[in-house]
Amino acid sequence: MEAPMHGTVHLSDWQKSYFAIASGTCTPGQKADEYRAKILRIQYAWANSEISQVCAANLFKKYAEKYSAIIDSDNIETGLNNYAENILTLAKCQQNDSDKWQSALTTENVFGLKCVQERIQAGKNVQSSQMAPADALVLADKGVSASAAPGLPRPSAFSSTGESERCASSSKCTGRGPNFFEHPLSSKSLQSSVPPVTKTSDILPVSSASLSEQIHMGFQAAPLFGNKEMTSGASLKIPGNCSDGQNLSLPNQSSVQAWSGKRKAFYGLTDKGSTSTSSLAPCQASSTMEANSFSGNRNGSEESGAPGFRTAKEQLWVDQQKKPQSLQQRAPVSTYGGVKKSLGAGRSRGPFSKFVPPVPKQDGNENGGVQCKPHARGPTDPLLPVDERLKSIEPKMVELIMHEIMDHGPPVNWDDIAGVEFAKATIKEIVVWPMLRPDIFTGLRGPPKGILLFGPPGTGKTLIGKCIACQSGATFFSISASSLTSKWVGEGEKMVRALFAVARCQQPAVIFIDEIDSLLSQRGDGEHESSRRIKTEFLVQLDGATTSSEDRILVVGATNRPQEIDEAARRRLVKRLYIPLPEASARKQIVTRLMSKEHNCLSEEEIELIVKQSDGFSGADMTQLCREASLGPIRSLQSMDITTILPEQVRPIAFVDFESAFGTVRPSVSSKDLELYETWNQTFGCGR
Ligand SMILES: Nc1ncnc2c1ncn2[C@@H]1O[C@H](COP(=O)(O)OP(=O)(O)OP(=O)(O)O)[C@@H](O)[C@H]1O
Repeated sequence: MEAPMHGTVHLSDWQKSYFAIASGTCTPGQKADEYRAKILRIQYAWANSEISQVCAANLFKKYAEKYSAIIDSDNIETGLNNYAENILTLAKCQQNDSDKWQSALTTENVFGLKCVQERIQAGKNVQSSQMAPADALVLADKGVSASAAPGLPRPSAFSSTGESERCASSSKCTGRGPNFFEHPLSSKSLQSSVPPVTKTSDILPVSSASLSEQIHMGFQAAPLFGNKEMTSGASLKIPGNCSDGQNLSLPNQSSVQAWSGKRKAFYGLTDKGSTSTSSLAPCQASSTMEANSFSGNRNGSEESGAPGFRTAKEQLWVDQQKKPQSLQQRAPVSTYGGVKKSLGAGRSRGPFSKFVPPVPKQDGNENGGVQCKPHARGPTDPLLPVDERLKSIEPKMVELIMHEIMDHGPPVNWDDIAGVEFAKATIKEIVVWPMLRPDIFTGLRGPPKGILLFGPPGTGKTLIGKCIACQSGATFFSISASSLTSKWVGEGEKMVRALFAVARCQQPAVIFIDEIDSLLSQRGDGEHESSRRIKTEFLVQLDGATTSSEDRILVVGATNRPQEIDEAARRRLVKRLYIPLPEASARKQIVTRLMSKEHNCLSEEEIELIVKQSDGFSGADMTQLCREASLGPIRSLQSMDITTILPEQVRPIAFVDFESAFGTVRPSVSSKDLELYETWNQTFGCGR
């Protein structure tokens, strides 16, 4: 699309209005916050076509020069780098030295942060600002948000002299693209169901964490996922323009360049990066704004420590908790850290759960290096209002999908799945590699759009589905088909449509449908009308995903009753892989892995005995066996008062505990069922 020319606001105006932090009494921390706010503001203005790319680049340059001390600072309290390290590393799944992923984000962690506590305190003492009144005035005057300037009450981020009015009155704002507030996901739609929340919080992320996120969204180059790159230099690069000498980048050019490429693609910028022509199409510009608004919400929830204030997202979550029938079922955490299905297979997350950074990890490798993609890339973000694909979808459904069906749990590696080597190898080859390298896997090598995992319950089908998503850098949507028919009576059909629409916006995406047989069972006289409609919709969507070569959506169906899937559906799930009960080596792997995390005194021979004795157990049965055995040491403390026992008094798990566990844990799959799977595999399966 030919990009329009923008840039009616001159640099000098901007400088005057937004740039000077006049007071010398601002602390470096306040300046750092101010800096973040400015970056965001420029980004908005640019995205909203209020200023040109050239103007944005110039502003950045000036600003970076002015505050380079803060940008570069590693000062534990104030440096922008340090800030990023603290909040962002907490907020993501961090890869540690042992190559294991773990989410460091807990409410306690975040609230334990000094800077967060300061903000909470600042919220409490809005009157007694941490900032000198003069500075507060200066900042407020410039439209700096409360949280960007700690200690200030939260004003409209687009303050009285600031952008909100400018925006409201600006023909550009109202005239171009979809209205910011009219998007289904916009603050307005949320506000309709929540108590008034200032638009500030919904539109402009006022927290520093949000701002940090915004920075990444728009102008930063350092990956968010965890590492030194962030701390070694906050790099700012304006795509296009910066290539001709206005690169504000500080150290770490490589990461800058990596992201810069994406950024260019995002905005459709040419490599030449013409200084006179902004390639930012209006719709894309609006998208940026929307994306910003939303990520603001996300972060707002993580940092809204100020009493009485609740972001729209938090409020929505609270509302959801109140609904008896709704989304509040919380299921037990599985051994591998995943949360078992609640709404279908959805893993719920509350407002304080994992922060979703806007920039994907760039350099993932296949094992352990790739993180489940928890967010969108650029314009495919479903939060963007311009996306036509979401226009006909009810906002509440999109919200539901984002919260309940889109999986935000910890990543899964191939090593986490014991056994099923054939299935794993096949999936890597036909699905993961093509998703990672669509440029090589074209034509006949293109990935299938639908695969079916079938086999006894508890053999790791869900784990595999999630692993596919994680290892291919895709967004994982997990839903139980039966919930479509039972939970959302009358809505299932819409839900299917919404699910695919959101997935299309979150490509590459993996849609995992557990119990797919209940959705795609053979048509019969007794079939309920609504079930028929859901099924038809599903097949239509699946066909859509299949025929659109550009869509990178993989549907992974899982079932324990493959024989019930009708022919039409079976044909569409081209690769049908049998996920059998774990063999001895896999069972050993499960026991060894689980026991390695516990205090135990099992010898190698004893583990072999356990493996032998557990023939016919599924992966889930093995896990249950280990859980049961782990209670043995506690049970043997019968005579003691549980409330006063010291951890050291609990003896290690021993073989005897497994012996008694075998008394209560039995295999959950019958040999008759196994025969059925074997037969079906031989007839329709693609495995051995
Ligand atoms: N191959 C395996 N390796 C390691 N753990 C496994 C394996 N299979 C199952 N488990 C354990 O069992 C739990 C349940 O596995 P999962 O939900 O993936 O099974 P499933 O095949 O999808 O079951 P269902 O058909 O009942 O939905 C996992 O969280 C894990 O703890």
